[in-house]
Amino acid sequence: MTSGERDRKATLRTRLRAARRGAVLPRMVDEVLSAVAEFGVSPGETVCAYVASAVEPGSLAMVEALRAHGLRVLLPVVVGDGLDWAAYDGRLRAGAFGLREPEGALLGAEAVGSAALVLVPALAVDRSGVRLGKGGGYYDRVLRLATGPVVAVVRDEEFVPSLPAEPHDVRVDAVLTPARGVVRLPSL
Ligand SMILES: Nc1nc2c(c(=O)[nH]1)N(C=O)[C@@H](CNc1ccc(C(=O)N[C@@H](CCC(=O)O)C(=O)O)cc1)CN2
Ligand SMILES: Nc1ncnc2c1ncn2[C@@H]1O[C@H](COP(=O)(O)OP(=O)(O)OP(=O)(O)O)[C@@H](O)[C@H]1O
Repeated sequence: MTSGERDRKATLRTRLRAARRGAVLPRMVDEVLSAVAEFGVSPGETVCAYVASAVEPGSLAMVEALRAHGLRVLLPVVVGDGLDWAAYDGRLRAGAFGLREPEGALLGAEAVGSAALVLVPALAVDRSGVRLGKGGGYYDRVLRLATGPVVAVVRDEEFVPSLPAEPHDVRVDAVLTPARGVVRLPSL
């Protein structure tokens, strides 16, 4: 059964990646600030975010907006087959998978537990909170350590009724899209 789910995920990833090419990708600046307000996160608190690639919703401006709001922003750093975190201090360097990563000291995977809000990239999210990522399993492994709400950032078309799920998939608490803003999950 799991191999069937895995095949369906792979097919969906191909389709979702193709749809992103040539699409207008939202920068998500105002949207993340609305998520910060919605979850009652205050200046001085920590949030986890990500540096969007050229084919992901989000932007460096999104990360800067969080910092300008007075939040401590942790960004992911790929270390082996896991995710570590470093605080964003305005400096980025080239990292794994063509992504930009923060230059600061590594804080350990469990630093995700210090975040009052965890913003994660996704290719799609469904109404029950199942998140489809790029297939590396990086977030599935680290999100078990999160204590704050986990919010996946996608385009409106990528918030879908149903996705294949495997036992290790960690459900997200909400989805954030340009048109709908924060939608808490599960939702009907
Ligand atoms: N912006 C961003 N940062 C992130 C992730 C992400 O999805 N997006 N990650 C999520 O886990 C982690 C890194 N893991 C990743 C796993 C696979 C791919 C990937 O498949 N990327 C390209 C292929 C790049 C290549 O050829 O090497 C792709 O999307 O086709 C990217 C990141 C942590 N940081
Ligand atoms: N908690 C876990 N422990 C061990 N292996 C895991 C765990 N979670 C995921 N994996 C492995 O990672 C592989 C990819 O998982 P999955 O398809 O859910 O990735 P994804 O959520 O799309 O990717 P990402 O989290 O990087 O965005 C799985 O086939 C599984 O073997």
